[in-house]
Amino acid sequence: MTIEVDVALRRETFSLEVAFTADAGLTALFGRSGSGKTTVIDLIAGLAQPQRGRIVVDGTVLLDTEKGVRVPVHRRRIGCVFQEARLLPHLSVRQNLRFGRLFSRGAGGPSLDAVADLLGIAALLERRPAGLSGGERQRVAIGRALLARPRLLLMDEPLSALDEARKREILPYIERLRDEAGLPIVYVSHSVAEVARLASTVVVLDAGRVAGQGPVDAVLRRADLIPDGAEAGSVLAMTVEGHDAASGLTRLTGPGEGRGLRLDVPLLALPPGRRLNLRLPARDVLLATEAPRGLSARNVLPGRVASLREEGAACLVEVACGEAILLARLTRASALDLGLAEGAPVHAIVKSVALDAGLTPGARIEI
Ligand SMILES: Nc1ncnc2c1ncn2[C@@H]1O[C@H](COP(=O)(O)OP(=O)(O)OP(=O)(O)O)[C@@H](O)[C@H]1O
Repeated sequence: MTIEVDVALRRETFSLEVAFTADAGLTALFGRSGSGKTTVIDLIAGLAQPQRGRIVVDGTVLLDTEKGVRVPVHRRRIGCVFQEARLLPHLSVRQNLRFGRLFSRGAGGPSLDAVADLLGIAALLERRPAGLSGGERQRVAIGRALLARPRLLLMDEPLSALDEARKREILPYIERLRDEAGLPIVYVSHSVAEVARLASTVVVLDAGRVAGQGPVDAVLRRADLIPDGAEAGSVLAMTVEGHDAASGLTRLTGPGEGRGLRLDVPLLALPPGRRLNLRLPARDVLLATEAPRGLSARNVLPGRVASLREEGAACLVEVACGEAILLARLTRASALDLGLAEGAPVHAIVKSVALDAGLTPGARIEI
């Protein structure tokens, strides 16, 4: 299940030239306002036409300007979810969902009940949109898109109109969709927190061009790719191993088998086995050349310096801890004092992590 996009479009004041490929999972189109994210979504959906382009989804060519192929919007079988749910107000939730079904051709695809279960809206089926919360409405909109049996789901800032509580409520459903629905998702966002939590692959857009692309952990470690104001850090795919209620800690493991990374964090209300992306902001990782003693931080991870990069007065150090790579931001003076060099053994001390559970910028848990 792959997506190939290679499009060029010129408008009077804006030109866009974007090429990327994405596998199954969630691909985030990330970038500051005006970088061209929505334009790319419109081009994939067929709502805008490029001067040149080729778009292939799961082996089906939707656009190939050289060969004169332009599959019209209604034939592309692409589901769209926007900032606003855009439900039909006079219909019940069930009727709104059935409305999605009208656009699916042929049999097959998930049943209405299966989709309602996946999105936690089974209890809402007889209600009208006006009586639902913003998060509930958005889940119905996702369900309606899924019932049209799309080969690809496009989501354009689906959380940006929701308050923090509603975002928290809907995120686990988007994660389930990513992990269980088996269809690729292209997701527009300008929030690092959202991208860190949800994306498998990230395509960073800047002024209509691809500034960088790759797996979420590799992209979010690059300070040069992150829009102003946000900070670089590592993203670790962790799994809840278990809880120790007595000491008030949850043990997380991964990535990598056996001798992989282990982190203790304050108790999380998540079941063992649950996967989550943990973001470690670079400035909350300290480095020591010897194993520190008498320290309050619980998480001291042995590793090796994988790379060093100077950035103004700061030095960004990548540390390989097993299969994971942590990013630490030090002053250049500290990096010199420690005599850091590629390959040197170090201990990474993790002071806090951003769980991005509620996506509140800067929300951290001290560990
Ligand atoms: N229909 C249009 N006609 C002319 N210019 C447009 C049109 N739609 C968008 N633009 C311009 O194209 C550029 C990219 O816009 P686009 O909406 O794709 O950016 P974006 O990254 O999605 O921004 P945001 O995060 O603010 O939604 C902007 O400069 C915008 O003003």
